[in-house]
Amino acid sequence: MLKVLHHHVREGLFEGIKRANADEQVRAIVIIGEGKTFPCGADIREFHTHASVKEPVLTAVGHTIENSGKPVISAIHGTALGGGLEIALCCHYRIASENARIGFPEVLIGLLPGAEGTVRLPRLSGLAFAMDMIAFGKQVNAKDAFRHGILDKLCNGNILEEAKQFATKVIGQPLDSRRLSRLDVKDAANVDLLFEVALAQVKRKSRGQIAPIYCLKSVRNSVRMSFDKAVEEEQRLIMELMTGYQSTALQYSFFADRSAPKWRLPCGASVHNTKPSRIETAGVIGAGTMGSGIAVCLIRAGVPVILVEKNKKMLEKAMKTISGILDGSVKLNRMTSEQKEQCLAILKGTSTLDKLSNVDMVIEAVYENLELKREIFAQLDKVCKPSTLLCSNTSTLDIDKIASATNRPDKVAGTHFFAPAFIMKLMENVYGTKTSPATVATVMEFGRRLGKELEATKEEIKNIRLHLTVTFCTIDL
Ligand SMILES: CCCCCCCC/C=C\C/C=C/C(=O)SCCNC(=O)CCNC(=O)[C@H](O)C(C)(C)COP(=O)(O)OP(=O)(O)OC[C@H]1O[C@@H](n2cnc3c(N)ncnc32)[C@H](O)[C@@H]1OP(=O)(O)O
Repeated sequence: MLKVLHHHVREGLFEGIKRANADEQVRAIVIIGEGKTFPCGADIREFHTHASVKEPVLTAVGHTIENSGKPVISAIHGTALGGGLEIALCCHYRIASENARIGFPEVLIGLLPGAEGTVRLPRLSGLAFAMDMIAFGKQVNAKDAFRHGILDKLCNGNILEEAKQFATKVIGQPLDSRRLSRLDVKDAANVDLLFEVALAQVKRKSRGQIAPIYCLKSVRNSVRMSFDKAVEEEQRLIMELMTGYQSTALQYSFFADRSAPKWRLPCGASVHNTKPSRIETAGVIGAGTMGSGIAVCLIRAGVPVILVEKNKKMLEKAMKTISGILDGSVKLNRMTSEQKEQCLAILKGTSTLDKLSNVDMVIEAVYENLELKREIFAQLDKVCKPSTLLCSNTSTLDIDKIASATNRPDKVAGTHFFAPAFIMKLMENVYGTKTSPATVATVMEFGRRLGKELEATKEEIKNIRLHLTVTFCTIDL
């Protein structure tokens, strides 16, 4: 695990600063991360546990640092992110290795830098840069950070040695002007204009997300309010975000993204010992909203699709809808017109299942009716080649009951997309009692290829969908 600010790390830092301040021999203090990096933030796993609020909380550690009568220098290598950067901002000086990076990625997990980061950074870097870093979660390299006044020195040698040398030069210098809480915000006069510009950008880029807006509001408060009042408001905003569903989902997604490549089943099969098959062609059954959306996902990933819809009018409509969705992507510069044409060239519509005889995978997306699905799966079992995986987009029905309509339950799985399937990254891949590890490996790999982020841990099953055997999931709001 990367260095994160668990309770015991905060405690160690807090005690260390207090001890150094009490020790007459100590004339300056250097904070440096052991190993590969400076802290990359608070421990996200600790949120919603007692440890996250156990003293000393991050702000208390920060205050002890900033109020120290001896100069405190943060020596940053690797990444100083989130709470790690907030600690650095409480130091009187910041130096960093040239290849270090800093940032506030909290917004990406639905939060804001709630240990006074939204109030301190604007005092150092100015509003525009702070808004950009905080509301968009942008990480910046050490050179940019230096240019914007966040760092006092760039180092290209041994960071600890350089920090010690730096410390000897600043011993005895006045510290008040180095305490960010005592400074005014740079470019404060432009706050309203900068806020409006950034808000428009946020609304465009992060539609529907609350955290980026709260980030901007909190940065704006750093100008409109006293330091203490702005901090109080920051606390209120982060608590609101922390208890909201968006941050819960995004934090889930953070871990899901990381555990998906490491999936493992209770039988011992895992990503390491199970080879996926390559899906070259696929069939999608049902040309409603879900089926059309799924078809878009597949053709965008270069997988030729046969879309089956027995109602010919609906099929025609779906083909137009799909073309319209791709036009939207062209308009948004997410693909070129040529790419759109390439996508459409690998999409075929048909009204009969027998056209699926040669595909490697079928994703059924008809409405939620067990008997209908069982009927379709029984037919698919007869029509498709023996190696074809038969998947259902069902959100609620039992995969085992669908699989038992076939003679290949080992090749039946759930591949549950979320509407609109071509936007939402959430995908639950569900296996039944007879689904083989090879099928799981293949649908996991297929989901990855579609740009979906997936997850396969037993623990998460309870969180998402108790009635399913396993879920693999993430969300992009
Ligand atoms: C009612 C509750 C009240 C709570 C009050 C709390 C108030 C606190 C308020 C604010 C203070 C500050 C908040 C924060 O700091 S939030 C966290 C901000 N930081 C991040 O979001 C960083 C997230 N991490 C990353 O971006 C990357 O991990 C990376 C760039 C640091 C490194 O990338 P890479 O080398 O690719 O490694 P991995 O991503 O694979 O990560 C390795 C390993 O480490 C785990 N991990 C990483 N960061 C964290 C973290 N912040 N907390 C917990 N765990 C983390 C990651 O999950 C991987 O674990 P593994 O899969 O088990 O190996």
